[in-house]
Amino acid sequence: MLRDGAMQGKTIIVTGGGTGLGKSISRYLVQLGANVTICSRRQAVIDETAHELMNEPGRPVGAGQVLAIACDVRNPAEIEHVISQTIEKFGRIDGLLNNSAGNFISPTERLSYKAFDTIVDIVLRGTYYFTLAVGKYWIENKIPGTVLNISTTYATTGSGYVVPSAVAKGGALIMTKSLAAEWGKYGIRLNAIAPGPFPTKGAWDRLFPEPLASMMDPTSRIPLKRVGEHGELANLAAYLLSDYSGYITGETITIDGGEVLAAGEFSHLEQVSSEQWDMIEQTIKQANRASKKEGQG
Ligand SMILES: CCCCCCC/C=C/C(=O)SCCNC(=O)CCNC(=O)[C@H](O)C(C)(C)COP(=O)(O)OP(=O)(O)OC[C@H]1O[C@@H](n2cnc3c(N)ncnc32)[C@H](O)[C@@H]1OP(=O)(O)O
Ligand SMILES: NC(=O)C1=CN([C@@H]2O[C@H](COP(=O)(O)OP(=O)(O)OC[C@H]3O[C@@H](n4cnc5c(N)ncnc54)[C@H](OP(=O)(O)O)[C@@H]3O)[C@@H](O)[C@H]2O)C=CC1
Repeated sequence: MLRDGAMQGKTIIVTGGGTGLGKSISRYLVQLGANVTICSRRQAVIDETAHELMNEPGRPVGAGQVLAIACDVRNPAEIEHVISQTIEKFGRIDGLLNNSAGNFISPTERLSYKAFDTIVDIVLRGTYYFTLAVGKYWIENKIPGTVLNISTTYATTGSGYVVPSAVAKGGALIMTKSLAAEWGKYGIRLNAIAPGPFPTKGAWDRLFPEPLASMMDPTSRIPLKRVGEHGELANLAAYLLSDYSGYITGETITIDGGEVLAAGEFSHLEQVSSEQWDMIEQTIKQANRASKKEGQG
């Protein structure tokens, strides 16, 4: 979507950049010329991704560099290490993509206290820790940085069976708005993306294990009748991390093929045939006529 070189001179940190959506967004940012630090717990995974992104066939002239540094986002010391290594290698940091997450599907009453803590610590605490650390660096160095948080649509609607994730993503979303209000005076912007279903191994293994996968078709509730493509999300993420979105802050953009609209009470009537609609129309018109007559009488 953005022109070649649109992110040249920018350095972005992507948490969870070794797999799934974080990897796809990192690939696009690098193609657009950004230097990208990818981090997550498994060094071997991020090393492999960094190697792949640096050696892609058709890598554009002017594509950015990739640095891979292991980091558990629950650990402030490891976050500070990522920040100092990134500054040492690339000279500065312009953007932070909080994309790391943990999740699993389960009835809430089956969860232990630790299960809740595990998810909330990664998603909410990790997002806050990283944002705070990078934000302090930006304020101290007068850099107008940009944070983009990967949320979910159920962060605002709520959802059963993923309660720790919903609670944590909801908290991160309100942090996005709150800090956008507070840090706007430093030129720091914070936004979020709420994706619907985008196939990744990480999400599908934990949210659609068998027999759920055979029981559920994730596309059936989606007005556009398909799942998302990684390129569609990467386009939006790059835009929100770029200067082109310079007057947008505190905003959450939903990208879900219209899935959240399923809440509309009458949105699921595709199964009603044309003949049935004829019948329904006649019935309603008959009822209208009857009530008019009653009014006259
Ligand atoms: C319609 C389609 C919509 C699709 C999109 C919806 C939105 C998607 C949002 C996402 O976030 S997808 C991202 C998915 N990716 C990941 O989760 C990757 C990272 N995850 C992990 O590394 C692990 O899953 C984890 C979150 C760290 C948990 O791993 P693990 O089980 O190894 O951790 P432990 O420390 O051993 O366990 C902690 C605690 O949690 C309990 N637990 C784990 N799994 C379950 C489960 N399925 N059901 C109930 N409880 C579970 C586990 O028993 C531990 O508790 P204790 O037993 O020790 O008390
Ligand atoms: N796929 C989808 O349909 C949707 C995804 N999302 C969101 O998109 C984002 C990416 O998810 P997706 O690509 O699908 O799944 P992945 O499992 O591929 O991504 C999760 C990433 O988080 C990293 N991670 C987990 N725990 C930690 C930790 N403690 N510290 C640092 N990194 C950690 C993982 O790496 P490692 O294990 O090496 O630490 C992994 O790279 C998440 O925020 C998710 O909630 C939202 C809605 C829909």
